[in-house]
Amino acid sequence: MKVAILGAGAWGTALGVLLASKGIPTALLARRREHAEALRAQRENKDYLPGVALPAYLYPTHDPEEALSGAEFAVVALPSKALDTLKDLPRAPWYLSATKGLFFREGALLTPSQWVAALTGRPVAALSGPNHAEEVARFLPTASVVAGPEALARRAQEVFHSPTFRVYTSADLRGVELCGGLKNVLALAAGMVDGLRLGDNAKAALLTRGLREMVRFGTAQGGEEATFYGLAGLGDLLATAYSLHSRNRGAGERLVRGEALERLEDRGVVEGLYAVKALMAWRQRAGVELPIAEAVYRVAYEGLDPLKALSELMSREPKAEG
Ligand SMILES: NC(=O)c1ccc[n+]([C@@H]2O[C@H](COP(=O)([O-])OP(=O)(O)OC[C@H]3O[C@@H](n4cnc5c(N)ncnc54)[C@H](O)[C@@H]3O)[C@@H](O)[C@H]2O)c1
Ligand SMILES: O=P(O)(O)OC[C@H](O)CO
Repeated sequence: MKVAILGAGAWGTALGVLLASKGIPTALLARRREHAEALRAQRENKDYLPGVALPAYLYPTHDPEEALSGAEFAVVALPSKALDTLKDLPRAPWYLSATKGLFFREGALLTPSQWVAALTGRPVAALSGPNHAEEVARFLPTASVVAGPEALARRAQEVFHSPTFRVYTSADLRGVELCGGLKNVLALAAGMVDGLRLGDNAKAALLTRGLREMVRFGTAQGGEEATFYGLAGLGDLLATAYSLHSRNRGAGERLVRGEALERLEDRGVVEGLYAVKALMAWRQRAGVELPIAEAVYRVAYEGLDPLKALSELMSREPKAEG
């Protein structure tokens, strides 16, 4: 068997390292010819995942035909903003989305697997959890969830499960993917708390109320409550909001320290910046409350002073905790 990984950024490369180290022939599709050539020549992804050796079974290419030909399935490890490129690629029999994002399309809030299914017309499952590429690729232990149609989730579990990457299955595809989109917005907020040096109490309070926001919103959107307390939910929220690796947390910190919005992606994609836009567009239609996400949006896109955003959150009507 063979697997194709679409996207040679940090996450696509780490997943490729994981599979190839199990002896699974894995193609890694890079966007640019020069990048694929550099990966093959150097056996390292110096641009996106430096310091990790690429195993022999990992084959970087920029040729979509070559990557997808004979693949049992394709792993989508593209940033959400690049998913539309899938419609120009040859089709895989089915897809495993490793992208974490949210989309507002034609009046609906869509998850990456929904958008991949719309673009390709093929069945799609999703992989999500507390999984920083820098650690997964160095075989530090973690766990993850594959959600979706049972046969696909079981197969992905079998293919990815390893002594350092423990994979669970879930039938709650919507919930698992909402977790991945929402936690990035909260990680931006957590980074803002770090940047303002508001302290451990403030960060814990923010994340606890943020988790409540995820649960309330996510269950109203069709996710199951238990999913939000699982690996893709609380697990990934903690991993992202406390990590020095996280581009989302780091972007929040850099933003409140005065760095320009346009520069925040120079260390890799910051999905929360796109997810929060989709949430705000959707919220205007649905009329739901998302106070923390709204504060993140206003600080990032409307220049609201982050301390003013904080004081607005703190001065909301006092109420019971639930
Ligand atoms: N990095 C992680 O630890 C991690 C872990 C889990 C999930 N994810 C998710 O995986 C997805 C990819 O993240 P990443 O960390 O690999 O990103 P990255 O910033 O490291 O790399 C992005 C990759 O996408 C390519 N790309 C950018 N724009 C493109 C376009 N228009 N068309 C085609 N390719 C394009 C870049 O060339 C690069 O190879 C995101 O949704 C992210 O949330 C990342
Ligand atoms: O670097 P970030 O903020 O995109 O987070 C990466 C992963 O989603 C962590 O699980």
